[in-house]
Amino acid sequence: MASPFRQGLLHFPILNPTVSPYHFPKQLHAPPPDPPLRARIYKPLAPQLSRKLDRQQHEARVEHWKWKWKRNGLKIERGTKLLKDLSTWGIGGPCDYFVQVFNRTQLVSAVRCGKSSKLSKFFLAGKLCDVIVSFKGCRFCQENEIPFIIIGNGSNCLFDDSGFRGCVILNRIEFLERIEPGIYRVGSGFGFNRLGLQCSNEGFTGLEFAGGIPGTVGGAVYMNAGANGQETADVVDSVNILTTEYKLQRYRRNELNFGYRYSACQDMNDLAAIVEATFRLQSSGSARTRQLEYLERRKLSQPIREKSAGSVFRNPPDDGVSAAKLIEEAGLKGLRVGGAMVSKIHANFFINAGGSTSQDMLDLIDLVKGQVRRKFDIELQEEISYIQPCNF
Ligand SMILES: NC(=O)C1=CN([C@@H]2O[C@H](COP(=O)(O)OP(=O)(O)OC[C@H]3O[C@@H](n4cnc5c(N)ncnc54)[C@H](OP(=O)(O)O)[C@@H]3O)[C@@H](O)[C@H]2O)C=CC1
Ligand SMILES: C=C(O[C@H]1[C@H](O)[C@@H](CO)O[C@H](OP(=O)(O)OP(=O)(O)OC[C@H]2O[C@@H](n3ccc(=O)[nH]c3=O)[C@H](O)[C@@H]2O)[C@@H]1NC(C)=O)C(=O)O
Repeated sequence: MASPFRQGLLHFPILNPTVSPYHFPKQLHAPPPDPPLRARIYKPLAPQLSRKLDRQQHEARVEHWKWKWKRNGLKIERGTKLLKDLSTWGIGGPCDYFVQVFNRTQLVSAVRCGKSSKLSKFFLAGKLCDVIVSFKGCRFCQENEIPFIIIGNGSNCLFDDSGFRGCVILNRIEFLERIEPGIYRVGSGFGFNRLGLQCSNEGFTGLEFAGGIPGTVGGAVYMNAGANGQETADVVDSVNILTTEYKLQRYRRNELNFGYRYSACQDMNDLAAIVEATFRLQSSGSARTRQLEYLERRKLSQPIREKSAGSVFRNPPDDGVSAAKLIEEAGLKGLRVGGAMVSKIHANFFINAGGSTSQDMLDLIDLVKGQVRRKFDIELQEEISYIQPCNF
């Protein structure tokens, strides 16, 4: 069964053969009304915790978390972080909780369901409260049943204007270690662009295409990012993931079942986050030159100065047909819904041309799919992920 803790993110059901891959489910357009705040946050964990908390207790508990999180070097932002600031599309309302993690320990703290915890009575703000105390670290998402998502650079996400009723964990695990010449162990929050530039500069081939890609290493592994005939899977040696049971597991490349924009991570029910990846590259004298050519081509063919999320649709499986070509031939370049527009430079890039709402973008995606379907009888499949505001 899928973990309840990663329920906030709705992936387009491309890989599930039992669901039609070709439609945005209707409810995406009309998200369910938010449940009351307390119900959201204090979904009872166990009978002992199920008594209702009044506003004062609620605030006291939040204060308690803040204290713990400060001690662990983490800072929770509550209700203030706007997702539009975390997304390259510049779209999205506030999330209930926001936290940045800079290392593995902090990541574990953010998602863990502390086994070292015990139930205690605590006096907070003059009131007796039930709290779970963990002395080895603080815990947030799981013990409080708050759904969470992990994001890297938000370059492949469409957030909703009403935000996200859970915790957004921003991955800033950014280390890079050179194990041997051509072998790099990299934190999943490390910039994919930066990694690509570094490897090519150091004379190794395989990640030239990563130059100019705005995502993180975690996002690139998760999606098996690719361009110019290269893809992430070609150079991945192994990947370490954190499970929802907060165990670290190592997967070798052949266990990750990579495909076009696919890795087995997308179907792991117990995946909490990709923590780090090891890449194995071959030496090459021409890597940097090739990369500069790719970067130049990208500058000319993509709207790199606009707010976009890269390609909105995957290329159809038939060789030689590209989503961009189909959209252009359907005469849809420049098509606009509110502030969302099909780029005039690259038809598979939809840009926030100013004040686009998430609904504008969803409507534009729907419209383009419909037109391409009518004209070519081809169903385009989304590459981007839409994050549902609330799923419980
Ligand atoms: N070729 C190009 O020009 C472009 C390519 N891209 C690609 O899109 C991807 C986006 O990367 P990025 O901006 O960092 O991702 P995002 O922050 O946009 O996250 C997208 C989704 O990827 C998953 N994800 C990201 N990081 C992790 C992690 N550490 N562990 C587990 N899952 C993770 C999350 O899914 P969940 O919530 O299920 O965990 C998340 O919702 C990259 O592959 C990037 O290369 C993007 C734009 C342009
Ligand atoms: C941008 C992304 O990755 C990109 C990656 O940068 C490029 C370059 O290798 O190749 C893929 O795009 P793409 O298939 O659209 O590649 P392009 O070379 O730009 O275009 C393919 C074909 O479409 C035509 N084309 C392109 C743009 C356009 O507006 N109209 C058009 O007709 C081009 O002439 C070309 O014949 C990746 N997209 C996908 C979905 O696979 C991304 O993943 O977000």
